[in-house]
Amino acid sequence: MGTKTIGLLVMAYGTPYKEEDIERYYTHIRHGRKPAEDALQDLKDRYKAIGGISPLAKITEQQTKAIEDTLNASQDEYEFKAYIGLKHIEPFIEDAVEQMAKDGVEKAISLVLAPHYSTFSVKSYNQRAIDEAEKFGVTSISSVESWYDEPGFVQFWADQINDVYGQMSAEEREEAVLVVSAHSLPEKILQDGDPYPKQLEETARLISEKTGIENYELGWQSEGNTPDPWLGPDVQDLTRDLFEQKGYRTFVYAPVGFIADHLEVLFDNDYECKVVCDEIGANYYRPEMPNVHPQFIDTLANVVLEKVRES
Ligand SMILES: CC1=C(CCC(=O)O)c2cc3nc(cc4[nH]c(cc5[nH]c(cc1n2)c(C)c5CCC(=O)O)c(CCC(=O)O)c4C)C(CCC(=O)O)=C3C
Ligand SMILES: [Fe+2]
Repeated sequence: MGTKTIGLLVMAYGTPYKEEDIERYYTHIRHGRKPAEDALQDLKDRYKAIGGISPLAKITEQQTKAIEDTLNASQDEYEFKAYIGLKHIEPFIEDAVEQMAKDGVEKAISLVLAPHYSTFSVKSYNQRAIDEAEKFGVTSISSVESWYDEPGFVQFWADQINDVYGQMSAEEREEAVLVVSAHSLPEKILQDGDPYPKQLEETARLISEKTGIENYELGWQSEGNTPDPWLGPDVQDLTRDLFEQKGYRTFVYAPVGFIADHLEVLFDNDYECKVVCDEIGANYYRPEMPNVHPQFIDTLANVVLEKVRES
């Protein structure tokens, strides 16, 4: 029995590789409209504040390689060949799909490196992949839609959160709240019954169940700079409200909608939320992100393998 080659299309948001990429990257996010000078400068400043450029590009590459290696080491029915496809910078999703077709890959699984399904993110990534694949007529793609409730993913966060609570003094722990968050999206997604908020709620509930932490709250972060209303409460406002109204003095931020150290975590949590905590005199904690943690990588490899077997 020979091994069957399966394409593994790993999709992620993408990030500038160097400072000069920031403008075209931001323009792509804005559907081809150049950002205003002050908005561009603001984004450049945020990247500068986290060390010049985001570590995300390297982490996405490491995660992809780790998932591919784990899959190939764990079974010998299939040989997985990984391709990275990004939403807002090269290699774009379309570049990856074209390469798969050129390589003669007939069957592929697509996986978005974001746990919660939304029409804005996961649906649009997968749609771009499938539309492009249809142009070549070589590769059939089955898409993983979400993995926010995978036991290994929940366990990963429970372990990191338990580590953090373990470092606290008894007094800190007594006045602590866990803020479970994801990237905000425009409120209009709710009109079509988008499951995104419910899925975040479920991730939080599962983490609470596994850690036994009952004091937790849902929050949204990193909302975009547009006139639409965005899902709230924003984590910064939430921090102030919880401090004032519920008396919490220790804040533990778990941005479970993200899976790597990048701008939204290193700046929006580690800088912006920390500023609020410092201002009100509260303690700030943020558990480690999944990155290439083996428990996390094994979970994603398993999700892919299950998808291959059912499709
Ligand atoms: C749902 C979601 C995720 C999570 C799911 C997923 O990963 O897909 C995510 C992740 C990320 N978002 C990122 C960066 C940015 N997102 C922006 C703007 C926007 N994000 C949106 C949504 C999301 N974004 C939306 C609706 C906008 C408004 C414009 C639009 O309608 O599309 C802007 C513009 C400036 C600003 O608003 O800050 C930037 C720079 C980075 C890279 C960080 C790095 O480089 O380290 C990552 C991982
Ligand atoms: Fe974003």
